[in-house]
Amino acid sequence: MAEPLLCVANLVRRFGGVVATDNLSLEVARGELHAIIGPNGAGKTTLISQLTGQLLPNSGSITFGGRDITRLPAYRRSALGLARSFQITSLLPDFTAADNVALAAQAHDGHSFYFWGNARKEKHLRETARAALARVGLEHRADTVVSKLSHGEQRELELAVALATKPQLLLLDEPMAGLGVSESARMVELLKALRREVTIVLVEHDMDAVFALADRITVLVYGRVIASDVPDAIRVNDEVKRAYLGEQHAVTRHG
Ligand SMILES: Nc1ncnc2c1ncn2[C@@H]1O[C@H](COP(=O)(O)OP(=O)(O)OP(=O)(O)O)[C@@H](O)[C@H]1O
Repeated sequence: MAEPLLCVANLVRRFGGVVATDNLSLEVARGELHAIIGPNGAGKTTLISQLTGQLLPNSGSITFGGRDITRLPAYRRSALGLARSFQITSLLPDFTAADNVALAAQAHDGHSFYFWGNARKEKHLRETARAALARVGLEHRADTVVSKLSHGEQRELELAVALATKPQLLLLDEPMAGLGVSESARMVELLKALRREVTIVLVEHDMDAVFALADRITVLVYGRVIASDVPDAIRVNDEVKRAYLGEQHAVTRHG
């Protein structure tokens, strides 16, 4: 089997007496969309924060592209091709959609905001921004300021901002949160297209979206992996059904 893009081994993270990540091991293959699900407080966001470097584990290791990144600061991980979107991204509300993406591309190139005046005119940044906006279907909103975009469009823009850094692995933390039915459907279609281009780890409570998108699903409960398998196996896994996919979480089948 090819070497996984991401390998998490025996990761532990405690907050006082709470073990938010409990000896967690996980592999993400190149090209897959790997969903992470679990009840509130299962440790999903804590795991993502350790993958990006916002939070350091107490023990265990994280390997990305064959390299041990466990103690690497967030900006170095970003330079290696790890990008996070949602829940933490702050768009600049008075800037246009294109400016927001160009800024992200510029920051990733290693320049400071100080040079933004020049960067705004820089052709390759403009082109990177246009290309990223086109990938999320927002090219027609390039010159619109963020505060005038709908909530769903802002979510799509956040995705474009992450894509502008040309990630190898995209970490998405609840991209459907707060979206209406039609906006969610658009986001699912968008992620279906993107998954062909970039490896994705998706944390999401919307089970319809998860089962429509995932190649594999890892289920966390109290910081522990209780199952990691293809969607059809997760759907019928008794422990998963007991712990999470109970009656209140009706799981529908998507073609
Ligand atoms: N900064 C923190 N300080 C103390 N405890 C924390 C902190 N962050 C998370 N926790 C605890 O760690 C556990 C896991 O939380 P986490 O937010 O990672 O879960 P989650 O699966 O993302 O939940 P949700 O689905 O509600 O977003 C919870 O018990 C939470 O209270």
